[in-house]
Amino acid sequence: MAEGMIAGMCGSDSLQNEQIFVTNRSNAARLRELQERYGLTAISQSDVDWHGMDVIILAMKPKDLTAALIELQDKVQEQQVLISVAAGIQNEQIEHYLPKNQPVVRIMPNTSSTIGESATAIAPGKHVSAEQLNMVTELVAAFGKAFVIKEDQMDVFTGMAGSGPAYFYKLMEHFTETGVAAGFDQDTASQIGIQTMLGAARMLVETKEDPACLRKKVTSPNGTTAAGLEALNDAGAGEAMTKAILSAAERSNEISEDLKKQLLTR
Ligand SMILES: NC(=O)C1=CN([C@@H]2O[C@H](COP(=O)(O)OP(=O)(O)OC[C@H]3O[C@@H](n4cnc5c(N)ncnc54)[C@H](O)[C@@H]3O)[C@@H](O)[C@H]2O)C=CC1
Ligand SMILES: O=C(O)[C@@H]1CCC=N1
Repeated sequence: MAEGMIAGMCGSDSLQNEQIFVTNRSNAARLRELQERYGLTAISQSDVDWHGMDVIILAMKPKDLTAALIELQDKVQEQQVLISVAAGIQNEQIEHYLPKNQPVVRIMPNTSSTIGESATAIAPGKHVSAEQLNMVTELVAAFGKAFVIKEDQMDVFTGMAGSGPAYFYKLMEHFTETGVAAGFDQDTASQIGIQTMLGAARMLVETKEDPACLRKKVTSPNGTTAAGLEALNDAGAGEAMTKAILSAAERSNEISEDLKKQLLTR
């Protein structure tokens, strides 16, 4: 996810690549690779000048976040904004490990940030000023569309947009497999699927019509689409999408509940 955000930020005009510093725990080869690929500054953790950063983005797995916060506790500056991308970890849980009043913002990007097309949620913690929220919103807009939401909407946003690209990729896998089974070669079947999905998405963006209205325009009475939609309906496709979003949201909630239990048992 970190590289996805880096690629989006480096591809946008709103930031200079030299303004971006990247570090990791110990993988020097990976840092060299990122520096060469994006022209940013990649440095080992012991060499980071933490004081010089306006914003620190934490992009490790939820299970590694606590250790990282403990490491940062005595390095962060009062006005630095800490951004976490960790699914399921609440602002309050992050603030718990940091100096009093530290500004913390939780965001939920998706991997389409790589091409500047993420749908990213932003939920500010309680010590974030309006100016800091604006700054984070601008930063996030460098890799896609930003949505400032309430923190209690974060689990469902994660189910919709954080995990969302995977649902569409999964659908595309089935779409392509079906084309291949019917006789197209892999590449042709894949291109048919990509163009169909891209065209449908761009129709939504450019015509601004709602999906039900566009769907009806494709569907001739007693025609092919009606037969296809009936099969989708019979197979429970709509219900499956709702279940996918809600299951991912539930998992996001579980992650924060697990952390709460760990904190209580300490
Ligand atoms: N993969 C996705 O589509 C999305 C992921 N996220 C969130 O992004 C975070 C990262 O996910 P992925 O990129 O998929 O995982 P990943 O495992 O590919 O990357 C995490 C990286 O963090 C590094 N790391 C761990 N502790 C560190 C520390 N103390 N300092 C520096 N680096 C450290 C690990 O070595 C690893 O390279 C997770 O919290 C996840 O919930 C959020 C939105 C979408
Ligand atoms: O699967 C995950 O947990 C992460 C968070 C959202 C997308 N990927």
